[in-house]
Amino acid sequence: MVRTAVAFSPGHISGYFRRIEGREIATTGSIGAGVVIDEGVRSTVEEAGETSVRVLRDGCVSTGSPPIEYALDRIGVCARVTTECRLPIGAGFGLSAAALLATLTAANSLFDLGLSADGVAAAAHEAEVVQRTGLGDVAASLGGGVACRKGPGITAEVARFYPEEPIYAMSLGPLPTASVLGSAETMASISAAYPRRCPHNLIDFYRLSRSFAERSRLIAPDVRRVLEACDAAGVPASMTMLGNGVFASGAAAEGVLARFGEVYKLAVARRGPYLIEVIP
Ligand SMILES: Nc1ncnc2c1ncn2[C@@H]1O[C@H](COP(=O)(O)OP(=O)(O)OP(=O)(O)O)[C@@H](O)[C@H]1O
Ligand SMILES: CC(C)(CO)[C@@H](O)C(=O)[O-]
Repeated sequence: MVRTAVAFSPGHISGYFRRIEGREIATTGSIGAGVVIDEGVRSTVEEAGETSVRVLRDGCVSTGSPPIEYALDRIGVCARVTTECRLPIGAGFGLSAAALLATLTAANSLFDLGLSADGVAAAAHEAEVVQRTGLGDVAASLGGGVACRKGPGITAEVARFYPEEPIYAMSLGPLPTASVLGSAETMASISAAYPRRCPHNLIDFYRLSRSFAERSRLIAPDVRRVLEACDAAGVPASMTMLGNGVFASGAAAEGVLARFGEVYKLAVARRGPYLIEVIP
């Protein structure tokens, strides 16, 4: 019987962010605010002679994950990894960070690496920055709530509050993170659009996120149509960063979003990554 460990990490919908370029990877990342969600990635890690990654979603299987392969190599282990998620990949749900945190949490236990929670987070953050799959998602997903990151990396202060209201989200397609982070022009409008403060409550979070989305010029025409329908119904809503999708709250949110595609009803997460089991 092959030893196996299973862990879970919540995902993260970024509402607004600004890239911070540090001298080192540990101090490179982003500031900004987003909501940590109860949906994320479950990762099953088994001992193996060489590393392989299977990604399961919606009954489909794909193979390979550059950030996970990079991270396992950096911590010096080989493993057979299977990740499972319900939300779409590349759509602004922070699933690369969740996949990294779940996989490294499981691998740390399976291989008795003795990494602290910060050690696991630092390895996940490094993979995100180097592979250009994220900037602030790891720091956010280390805990629950609506999370406002006051500095880059995993050791900076994060202010969190925990609304009870559900968050409704929908996706119209992917927006590969690397394509946005790699464009100097887009990153300049993102930087200028940054709202420069943390949200006071959930409504304020929507207000700041929406003003950022508008000013960053990231809103594609089909995303704009959904946001306009939300506005007409008085539903607070903004764009999932970075994905062609919308998140919204309030009584009418689910009905409005459902006119445009599949709606995911999410709860605000109460905690960050955790080990589910180790099978000896
Ligand atoms: N569930 C997953 N399991 C394994 N690897 C993943 C998973 N989700 C994302 N990745 C890896 O991260 C890469 C980049 O994903 P990307 O950053 O575009 O998506 P995301 O993290 O879902 O979205 P975003 O960062 O925009 O919120 C993917 O090509 C894949 O290699
Ligand atoms: C860059 C980003 C918007 C997408 O992954 C996120 O990591 C963030 O908020 O830094």
